Amino acid sequence: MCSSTNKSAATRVLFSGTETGQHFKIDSIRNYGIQIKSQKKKKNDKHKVIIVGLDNAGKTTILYQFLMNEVVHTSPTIGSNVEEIVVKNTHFLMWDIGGQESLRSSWNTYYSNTEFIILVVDSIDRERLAITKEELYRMLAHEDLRKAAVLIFANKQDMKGCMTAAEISKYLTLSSIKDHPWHIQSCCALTGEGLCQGLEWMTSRIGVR
Ligand SMILES: Nc1nc2c(ncn2[C@@H]2O[C@H](COP(=O)(O)OP(=O)(O)OP(=O)(O)O)[C@@H](O)[C@H]2O)c(=O)[nH]1
Ligand SMILES: [Mg+2]
Repeated sequence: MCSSTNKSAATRVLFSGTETGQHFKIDSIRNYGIQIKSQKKKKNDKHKVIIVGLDNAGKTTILYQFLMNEVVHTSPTIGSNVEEIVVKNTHFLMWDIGGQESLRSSWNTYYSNTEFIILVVDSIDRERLAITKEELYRMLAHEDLRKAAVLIFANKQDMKGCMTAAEISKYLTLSSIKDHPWHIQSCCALTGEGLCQGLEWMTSRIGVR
């Protein structure tokens, strides 16, 4: 998915601080077990990421696209999935958390030491964008997420009539967020389109603060 260096100019402007034309690759501990084993990262060398968003947004689909470059069959997540994703020697420990209403009150049990929040939005689900907004601002106000950077994926861009990333950004009033670095990226988890750009933004943030 991310091994290609052929990014269009239009795509390049969506993220900042990353070199264009550089070889970009995602490995997974499953696919490259031996290589990773020899590198044996300490827990502290891994960057903790939480993947949140309402149920059916596509969080689990995104996690396994990152890991395997494949669309997996999902069912609603009860609790969480955790996987290690390696991007250009940067190790991310990604927690995909179930988004059903009854589970949202326990999202905060995952917050400590989180460096990145990936908020996944179902771009066709206009009715529930207000709930996503509430959840976003609740998270940003939480002490444990004070230092976290936020990547918003405007997912399901393949759906006819979906909201664009710009519309979602406006609705979520992202430009008002001054105390967390943020970035919005349109994507389609089924094809993988846009996912690499999101990861590149995350890697570009490492070491910035
Ligand atoms: N059309 C389309 N469908 C998608 C896309 N991403 C995910 N889906 C579908 O959306 C449904 C829900 O995806 P999940 O990844 O299970 O959603 P989730 O956010 O993990 O949901 P919870 O675990 O309940 O919080 C599945 O049928 C996916 O195949 C996308 O980009 N486009
Ligand atoms: Mg899920």
